[in-house]
Amino acid sequence: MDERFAQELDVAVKAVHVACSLCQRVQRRLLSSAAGDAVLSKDDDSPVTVADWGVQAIVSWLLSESFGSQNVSLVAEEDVCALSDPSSVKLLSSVVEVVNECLDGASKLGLHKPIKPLGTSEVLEAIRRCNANGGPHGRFWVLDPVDGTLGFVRGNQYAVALALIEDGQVVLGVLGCPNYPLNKELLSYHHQPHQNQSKLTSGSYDLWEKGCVMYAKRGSGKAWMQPLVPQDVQVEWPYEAKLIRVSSVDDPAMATFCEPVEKANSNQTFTAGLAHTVGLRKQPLRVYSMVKYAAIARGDAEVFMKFARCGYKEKIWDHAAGVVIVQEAGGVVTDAGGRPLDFSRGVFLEGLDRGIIVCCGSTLHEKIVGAVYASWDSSNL
Ligand SMILES: Nc1ncnc2c1ncn2[C@@H]1O[C@H](COP(=O)(O)OS(=O)(=O)O)[C@@H](OP(=O)(O)O)[C@H]1O
Ligand SMILES: [Mg+2]
Ligand SMILES: [Mg+2]
Ligand SMILES: [Mg+2]
Repeated sequence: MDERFAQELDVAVKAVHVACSLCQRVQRRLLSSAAGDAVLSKDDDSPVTVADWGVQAIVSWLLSESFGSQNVSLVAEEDVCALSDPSSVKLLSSVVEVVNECLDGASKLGLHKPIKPLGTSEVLEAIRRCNANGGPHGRFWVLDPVDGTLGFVRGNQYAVALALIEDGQVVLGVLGCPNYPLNKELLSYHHQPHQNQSKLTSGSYDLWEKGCVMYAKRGSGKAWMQPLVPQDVQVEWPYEAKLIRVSSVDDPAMATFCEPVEKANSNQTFTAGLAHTVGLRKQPLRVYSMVKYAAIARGDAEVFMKFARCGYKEKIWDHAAGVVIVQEAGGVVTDAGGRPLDFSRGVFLEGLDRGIIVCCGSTLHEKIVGAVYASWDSSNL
């Protein structure tokens, strides 16, 4: 058995479980009270929350504790600017509080926990440390603490995404999807998963009903899924996991394609044209976040397409974990020109040709790449 990255994968999976529990706590508070101050707008008008900073702090701290901070290089989405502003004292204390609450539970997974609660400066330092630039050489971690923050604040789908890159290749991917329903019919953004959350506290719910962590190691040919570790319950590790596999559907008429919910994030008119050209007949499944990659890896959908507006540069943390999980589950991920995504050129997916196409297999993939080729000139992207 290939033991490379075994320890890294073990720590990464556990850290994502802890991160998911943090998100669940924050999302519950956000949806149950008038915690309006818990959501801020960034310069590009996108939202950022206590959970985004909290997860970044927790994952950064856990990786540093496990491997030594001098050995951990991390590229992540959030910075501390807004958080260190004097006007953000309350926000910062909410982050520190939830980080400590959740780190307290880390020991039940066999992870280190702090001897005493982390102080404000330690939390800020953990967030600040995630400022590596990536690149073609050596190893670095990539973290999207909350992907689909918009879905998160709306009580819908979101993901925690952690990947390890070595010499430009994604070697590990871990995707925590706390609201992923077992029943795929509930995946669409029209459903409001939080409405069922009373079940989470009843103690008698089926662990597999909602929420999972998926993970894969490059070259293993396997991708795995496990239910979220329930809060306040001691679990045995290794924890139960199921193999997941992409769908075997290759007939476009039987296939479901997913895409971002927000029109601003992907050209839905163009994807509708592509769908029509290749014979994808079903309604698109619009889902927030990298849960779209999870849906392909798990066989709940066959195609994911994203065509961002011209000039937008995709970031590596929005894709790294999802790409390796889909590939190891048997799927294909390329840009719209059919080339692999390049994770070796810094924080952006430089050189990306137009858009991203993720498919359960090569038959559908070839049809879609062919359709992009045929219809690009007539589109107005
Ligand atoms: N203008 C524009 N175009 C394309 N993509 C953008 C754009 N702005 C942001 N982003 C990134 O999209 C991430 C969310 O993507 P989704 O696929 O979840 O989109 S959607 O929320 O379902 O519409 C989102 O990730 P998070 O910030 O982690 O939520 C962004 O990194
Ligand atoms: Mg993101
Ligand atoms: Mg994010
Ligand atoms: Mg964001």
